[in-house]
Amino acid sequence: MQARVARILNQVEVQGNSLERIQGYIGIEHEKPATETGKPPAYWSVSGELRVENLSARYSEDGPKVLHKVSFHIKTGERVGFVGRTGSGKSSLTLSLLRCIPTEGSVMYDGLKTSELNLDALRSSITIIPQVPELLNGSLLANLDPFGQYEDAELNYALRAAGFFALQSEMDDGKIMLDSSISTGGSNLSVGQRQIFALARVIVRNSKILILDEATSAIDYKTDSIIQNSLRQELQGDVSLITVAHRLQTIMDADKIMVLDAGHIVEFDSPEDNLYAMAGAN
Ligand SMILES: Nc1ncnc2c1ncn2[C@@H]1O[C@H](COP(=O)(O)OP(=O)(O)OP(=O)(O)O)[C@@H](O)[C@H]1O
Repeated sequence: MQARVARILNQVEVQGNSLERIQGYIGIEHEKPATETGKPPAYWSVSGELRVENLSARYSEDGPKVLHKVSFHIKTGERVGFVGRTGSGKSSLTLSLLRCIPTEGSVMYDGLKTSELNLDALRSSITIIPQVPELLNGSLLANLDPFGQYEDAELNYALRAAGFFALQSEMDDGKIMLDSSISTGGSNLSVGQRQIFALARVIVRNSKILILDEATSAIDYKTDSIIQNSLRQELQGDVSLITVAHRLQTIMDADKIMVLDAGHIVEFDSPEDNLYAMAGAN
């Protein structure tokens, strides 16, 4: 009897915590919904050019600045590595490019100020692949194309091009199909598979700027070489690639390396000219 009461009390506490969390989410200040104003012209998003001028950022309106007037230019199709010690501002810079944190200064993407752009348009044109991409519960297809905008052939092509089918071992007796089911968060896929899957999304969406937060420890050699090959072969020409890099090997391939330190750019140059970067990569 006592054990039963204890169990019920425990359940009440757990459910109470869930309620509290839900209430917390409801209370979070929402981003302004996307509006008709700020819709880019039809010809927009044809290139991956990015021009940043005097960009400063902080995590809250009254918090300390974590980026200090950084300026740089990334040309269409360039491959750039961001390096720097922990806390130097690499992630903050990527978040600023997508207007995820408060900023001052200007970010021009393909000739338009991102501050005046519709958030939907901005975030469907610049894609971030985080270190551990989250997937939704449901089929692979629903994750890749939640609004049913693409043909199966296009989706299959993107998955193949990203190298997803090259890693067929962990689901459905070794065969991954568009209707294979994904557990919450993507837990039945390896981190590497999730990054490759996210890459397929970039290919489907035809994003012109890709920001890849390199996942180092969780990815084995085979998966890493599949990712690197897909990046090299599939995202050529007009797709600009920013890699938040943690290894020398990745940035040696880049056209330019940006070294950040305490929210400032201390170098922005080719790998050959950027000896400081070699010391700064962590
Ligand atoms: N959510 C946050 N709220 C407040 N400050 C933050 C937050 N995230 C990062 N910061 C601060 O912003 C500064 C830059 O951190 P950032 O995460 O951009 O560095 P990073 O170079 O990406 O580091 P890492 O390599 O560890 O990911 C640090 O001083 C950090 O403490």
